[in-house]
Parts: sequence; structure tokens; C-alpha cells
Amino acid sequence: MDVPFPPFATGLSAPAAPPRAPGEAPIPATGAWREGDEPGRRRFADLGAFELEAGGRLPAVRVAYETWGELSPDGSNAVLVLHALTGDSHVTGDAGPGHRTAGWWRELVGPGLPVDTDRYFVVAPNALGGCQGTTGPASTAPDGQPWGGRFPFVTTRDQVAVEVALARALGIDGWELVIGGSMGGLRALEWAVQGPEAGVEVRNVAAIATTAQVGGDQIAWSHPQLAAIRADAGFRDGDYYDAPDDAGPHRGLAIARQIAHATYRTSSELDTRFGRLPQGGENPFDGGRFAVQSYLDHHGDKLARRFDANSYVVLTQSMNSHDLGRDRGGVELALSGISTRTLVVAVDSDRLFPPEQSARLVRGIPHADPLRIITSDYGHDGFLVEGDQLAPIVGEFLAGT
Ligand SMILES: CC(=O)SCCNC(=O)CCNC(=O)[C@H](O)C(C)(C)COP(=O)(O)OP(=O)(O)OC[C@H]1O[C@@H](n2cnc3c(N)ncnc32)[C@H](O)[C@@H]1OP(=O)(O)O
Ligand SMILES: N[C@@H](CCO)C(=O)O
Repeated sequence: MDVPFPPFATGLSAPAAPPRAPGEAPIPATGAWREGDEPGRRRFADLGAFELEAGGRLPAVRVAYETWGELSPDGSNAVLVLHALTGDSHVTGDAGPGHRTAGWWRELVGPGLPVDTDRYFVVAPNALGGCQGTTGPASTAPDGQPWGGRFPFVTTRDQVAVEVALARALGIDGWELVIGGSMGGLRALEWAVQGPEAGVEVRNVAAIATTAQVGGDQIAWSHPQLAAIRADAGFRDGDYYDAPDDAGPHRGLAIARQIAHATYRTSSELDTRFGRLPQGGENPFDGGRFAVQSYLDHHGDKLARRFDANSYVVLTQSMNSHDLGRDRGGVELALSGISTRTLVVAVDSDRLFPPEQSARLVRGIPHADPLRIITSDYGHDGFLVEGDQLAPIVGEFLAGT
């Protein structure tokens, strides 16, 4: 006998309190950077039309990027830094006008640091499909409306094809280093294959907390995140940009971030840091929360204020698309064709991009240095939190060039 599916089986489409504390500012429909907002340090490159791997087309792609340092006369000192899922072009420097967060690799990139902006010309673009100035779902489509749910499927390869065009637009025909973590690492690896094919030399690659091929476990964790966003009544199939404050898909995005954030950390950290502690004066047995629930609420709500739900979907799908071996004879063959000197770094406690996946890169890439390991209680986020370990590793790698 068929049992009717209850309309609020998940509870997610039921009316929900907006994810903000009393007295906090309302949340606009999107946390995307929009034309007319304060640009901060961003500059923009208009790169024209792109045909996409999955069959879509973007008639006018704009990339937001930041640079530090000066390109040398022979062009030999350019470094490309690629951000993770919710990162942006603001690699180093403070938060401030135009930049909601401080630089996410400020221990690594800056004057006198391993990626020394007194020596290198550092370029950091916001990825295609993102929401911090580069063309993405919140951008205006040719009909004058936001792309919204119509934004086409974008793969890691498309993102790198756009970054190749950015290099050309900046007059860069080779990178001394392409470095990225997590989703940025996926693009760094794709650069090692696609860059030389496209005539842009890649002399060194650093792939941090990443993988040659996003696998079943990573796709599985992303699935409920995408479902949470799509199940939010405020998502409206991606066409929510005209929604009033607090009526956007914040709850779905916040839940997606909570699921993701737990995968970015470790069970031992959550157990030792929070354990069974109740949150403040709350009673978890009477409608209150455990401290760890409050912690996840905080991270979810914070992302809902600074990010765009559609970009979260588009970028998550782009990560799921990542398979260095697709149409290249498989992962091992693709890795064996990489001629670039490569640094691979894993976080020992990373349960999302586990060290075995980094070891596979080292085994497969002919000119890979031995695997370097960051020791951390923080899991995948160790690639951001453990800057004091990552910076010397990258410094040693660059010193060996
Ligand atoms: C390349 C890129 O990836 S760019 C994107 C990276 N940046 C982000 O993702 C921004 C979101 N932040 C994060 O993911 C992480 O905070 C990191 C990785 C950047 C840093 O991690 P940590 O320094 O270990 O911070 P942690 O995870 O402990 O979070 C601290 C926050 O939790 C809050 N918090 C801690 N305990 C609780 C609790 N019981 N209840 C509510 N909030 C709590 C803190 O007040 C603090 O808030 P704040 O960030 O608003 O100041
Ligand atoms: N904290 C990182 C984790 C994903 O690598 C981000 O939000 O991008």
C-alpha cells in the first residue's frame, strides 16, 4: 500500500525562525558581492564567452582577482593562489571595506613570507561560479535578470579554462607556482594538466589537502548539503534574489554549512572541545542546545551572511565533477603525464580529503616531492588553521627550485 509522503517530512520546508539572534541585522537574500558594492582590492577582467564542458555557454565571463607584488620584466615570478569552496580572492590582508573576512592564507602569503609578495607577483582569482565578483549565479544574465537557477553546470576544468584566459589577459605565459587547498587544490592539479596544453607553463604545483578525483564519500557528504539548500522554501529553484531580507534560503545554506563544517573538523576535536557541555545557560533536555550544536549554528549562520546559496550549489557540483582522469585514460595515466614539479601536503586528521588520496598523487606524479604531512587536531580545516606548519613546508619547496 502506498503511504502518502507527508509534506513536512524533513521539517526543512516548514516555516522557520531566521538564523539570527535578537538584535542582529537582517540577512539579505544573498551574501554575494554585487555590482555597485565596495570593490575593496578587487580588480576585474572581462574574458568574453566560454563554452562549458557539460554543454552550457556563458556569453560574458568576468573574473574578480587581487594581486600583490610586481610582475618581473621577464615575467618569471608569477604565482597563482586558488581558494577553497567558500574562499575568495582575499588571500592576505585585513577584513575591511569590500572584504568580509581577513585574508585566509595570511601566514603564507605576504612580505617576507614563503609566498613572498616582495619577490613574487601573486594573483588570486575568485573561481568561476563563485559569489565574490567573478561571474556566478548572482551575476546578471543577458536578459538583465540574475542567472539564478539558470546558471549552467560548471566543472573544475571550466574554472581552470577561465583562469588560463585570465593569465593571458594579465600577460602571464607561465607560473612559477600554482598553489591551492581543497577545492583550490583540485584546480591546481587541473592546472598541471591543462595549463601546459593551453600554452601556459606551470613550473611548480602545490596541492594541499586535496585529491585527483572526488570520490563516493565526498559526493555522499555533499548530497545532503545540496538537498538542504534545495528543500528550503526560500530557495525557489535558485530564483530568490528579489526576496526581502531574511526570506532567502539562509536556513538551507546554514544547514549545508553545518554538515560540511563537521566534515572539516574531527571527532576527537568535537569530543574534547565540546563533549557533552550544554551551551551557556541552555538545557539540552528542555529545548536547549549542546555547545557543539551552538558552534555549528554559529558557523552555519555566519556563512549564510557572507555567501550565496546558488554559488554553494554550483561550486559543490563543480567539485563533484572533478576527476583528473576523465577522458584522459583514467587517473593514474593523467597523473603520470604531469611533468611539473609538485608538492603534495595532507593533514593527518583530514576525514574529508584523507591522506591516502594525497599519497595517490605522490605515487602517480613523476616529479612529486615526498608527501608532507601537517599534524593537526583540526582535520581538513588544518590547511587553513595550521599556517605555521604549512608555511615552512611551502617555503622549503620553493627554496628547492
Ligand atoms: C580558502 C578558504 O577556504 S577561505 C574560507 C575559509 N574561511 C572560512 O571558511 C570562514 C569560516 N571559518 C572557518 O571555517 C573556521 O573558523 C576557520 C577554518 C577559518 C578557522 O577555524 P578556527 O580558528 O579553528 O575557528 P573555530 O572553528 O574554532 O570557530 C571559531 C568561531 O566559533 C565560535 N564559537 C566557538 N564556540 C562556540 C559555541 N559554543 N557557540 C557558538 N559559537 C561558538 C567562536 O566565537 C568563533 O566565532 P567567530 O569566528 O565569529 O569569531
Ligand atoms: N573552510 C573551508 C573548507 C573547505 O575546504 C571553506 O569554507 O572553503
